[in-house]
Amino acid sequence: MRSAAAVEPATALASTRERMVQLEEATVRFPGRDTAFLALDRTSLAVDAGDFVAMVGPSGCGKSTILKLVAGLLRPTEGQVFVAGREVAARSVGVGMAFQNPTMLPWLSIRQNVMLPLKIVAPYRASYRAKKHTEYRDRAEALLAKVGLAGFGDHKPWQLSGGMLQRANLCRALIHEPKLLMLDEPFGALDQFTREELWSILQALWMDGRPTVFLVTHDLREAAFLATRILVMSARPGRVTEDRAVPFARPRTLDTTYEDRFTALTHDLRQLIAAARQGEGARP
Ligand SMILES: Nc1ncnc2c1ncn2[C@@H]1O[C@H](COP(=O)(O)OP(=O)(O)OP(=O)(O)O)[C@@H](O)[C@H]1O
Repeated sequence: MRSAAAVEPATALASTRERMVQLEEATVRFPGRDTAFLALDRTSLAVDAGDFVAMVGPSGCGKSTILKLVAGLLRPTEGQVFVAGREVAARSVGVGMAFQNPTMLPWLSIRQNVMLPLKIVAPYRASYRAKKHTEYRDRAEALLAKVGLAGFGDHKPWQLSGGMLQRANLCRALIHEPKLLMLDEPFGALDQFTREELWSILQALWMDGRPTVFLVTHDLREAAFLATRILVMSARPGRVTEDRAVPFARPRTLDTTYEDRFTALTHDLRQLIAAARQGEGARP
């Protein structure tokens, strides 16, 4: 794991790191009954490898739509989306995903659920049969131990609490060491204490492997705790109206969240989103 001092703020590294994600004037229209529904309007953004980006904004502004564009689940109606320098449809970068509801397969053990991406994703799937009882099992156990689930690998999903399931969900999203991790309100259904525990766990996992992370959240403290950059979006049709670097040293702790500069940041974000909800956002 990197030491706190080794993790520089996003701005200091920006010039030396590979560009991982780029949206160029990406527009998304969904077919409507009479006219097309404009969900995302000419959105451009660039994210460097290893950034932890949080996206915040009013409900329905297009945050999940951006996630789906980057993950290749959706194509832009206009504009382009690049991942690791290639247009998304042609990309070969591994993507990990976690959503609000950890959809574990109930008939499989937690370990088998965590190992699923290894069974499905190239290049692991070619060697899955040979390694599932040795190397891959060890890898799953090591990850489960990191998130505090040592000894729970043989349990079935229904035997775990919501917070434990979300820990296992993070393991499953990371088991194949993806370069990109897409998180759509992963802790939204959890109580505040469990959520805060998971912030620290996710921070440690990110500092370990340093994937590029996109996190969609409505929790501004969560965004400020975890992210290196926070993108604020306008009300629908969404555009990025604010791009804030978050320079707090790592590892951040709950004490960080009581510092003046932390509360000042979350207060600023709240005001920006309130203005966007009233249609008074800082749109260019
Ligand atoms: N497949 C679809 N067909 C039609 N409209 C859609 C589709 N997917 C999303 N939308 C609409 O596009 C807009 C943006 O949706 P998106 O899910 O990206 O918003 P969001 O910012 O993530 O919202 P929330 O914060 O409430 O989760 C919304 O108005 C949504 O209803």
